[in-house]
Amino acid sequence: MKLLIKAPAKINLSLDVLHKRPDGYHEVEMVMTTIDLADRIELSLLNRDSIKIHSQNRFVPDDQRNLAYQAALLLKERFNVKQGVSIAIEKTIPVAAGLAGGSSDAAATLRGLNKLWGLGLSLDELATLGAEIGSDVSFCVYGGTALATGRGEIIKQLPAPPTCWVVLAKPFIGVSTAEVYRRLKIDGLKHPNTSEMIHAIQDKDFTKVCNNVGNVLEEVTLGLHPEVAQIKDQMKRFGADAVLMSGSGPTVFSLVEHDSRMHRIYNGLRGFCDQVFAVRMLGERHHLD
Ligand SMILES: C[C@](O)(CO)[C@H](O)COP(=O)(O)OP(=O)(O)OC[C@H]1O[C@@H](n2ccc(N)nc2=O)[C@H](O)[C@@H]1O
Ligand SMILES: Nc1ncnc2c1ncn2[C@@H]1O[C@H](COP(=O)(O)OP(=O)(O)OP(=O)(O)O)[C@@H](O)[C@H]1O
Repeated sequence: MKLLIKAPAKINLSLDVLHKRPDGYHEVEMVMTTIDLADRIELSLLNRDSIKIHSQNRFVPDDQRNLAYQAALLLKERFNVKQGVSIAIEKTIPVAAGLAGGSSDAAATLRGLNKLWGLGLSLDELATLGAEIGSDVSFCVYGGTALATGRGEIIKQLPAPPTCWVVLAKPFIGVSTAEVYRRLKIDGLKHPNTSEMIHAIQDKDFTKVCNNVGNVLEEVTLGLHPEVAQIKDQMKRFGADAVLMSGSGPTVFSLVEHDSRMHRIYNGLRGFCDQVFAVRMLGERHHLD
């Protein structure tokens, strides 16, 4: 039996860090939304009791380091599943880019194997399991738009943001999330206004969404990689309505209302960056599977 599932990327419309916790993680407040840029995961049940990963992308590990492998192993061990699975990952989401590619692959594997292995788990149960794999996995289990708190695993659903284009540009570098959090200086942070962002989304007020984007990790990654600031400047010059780094970076996205400006930014950044995409937000949860 086979199942093909979409694993969409996320962007952080806002990302705030409140404090560092005794367990070493940071307490966060993030508004996240899924975008129409997705990996494709093909799950095929195996007769032998093993987990196999296949990916053409040389940056994606094909062993237990792969988050999709960890998702399958978690379900197998927790629910005593004796059947094996082959997981083929067709990668579109840039790797180590701040777009939760690995987390979304893990979440899609949880959703898919729940069906294939007939486990009957709810999305809430899958999200709780996902938190054991990584902080972004719970959000990716649901998709759509949400406020994520705790270390990222406490999810409160939000309505879809106002319609616009998202132009993403990834420079020729990868970023370690752990290193960015390690270098973050909590004192003196310029905090985004999370509740204003939530109101802007609820009111479907595009201008207000643009005025409230903010990410406290941006300054750290910008300090490490000046090319991220250059991309931000270029997007602004080409007429983006809002520009922000996603997650721990290095991908920068712009929100754009008008098609002509979307084309200008997309064409202006191509050639200058490793990868550039122009996509829509998915907004709602029901776009998954
Ligand atoms: C930057 C974001 O992508 C924003 O969506 C997430 O906060 C990171 O999510 P993630 O990649 O799933 O993160 P994890 O795999 O759980 O953690 C990677 C490392 O980032 C740091 N980390 C992560 C999340 C968090 N709230 N506080 C942290 O300090 C920890 O050092 C951890 O060892
Ligand atoms: N399925 C996967 N796809 C991509 N990378 C994976 C996967 N599983 C494990 N990894 C490892 O995870 C690292 C981070 O990759 P990923 O693309 O998930 O980062 P990210 O987009 O920055 O994540 P986040 O936004 O959640 O911090 C990679 O360098 C890679 O070694």
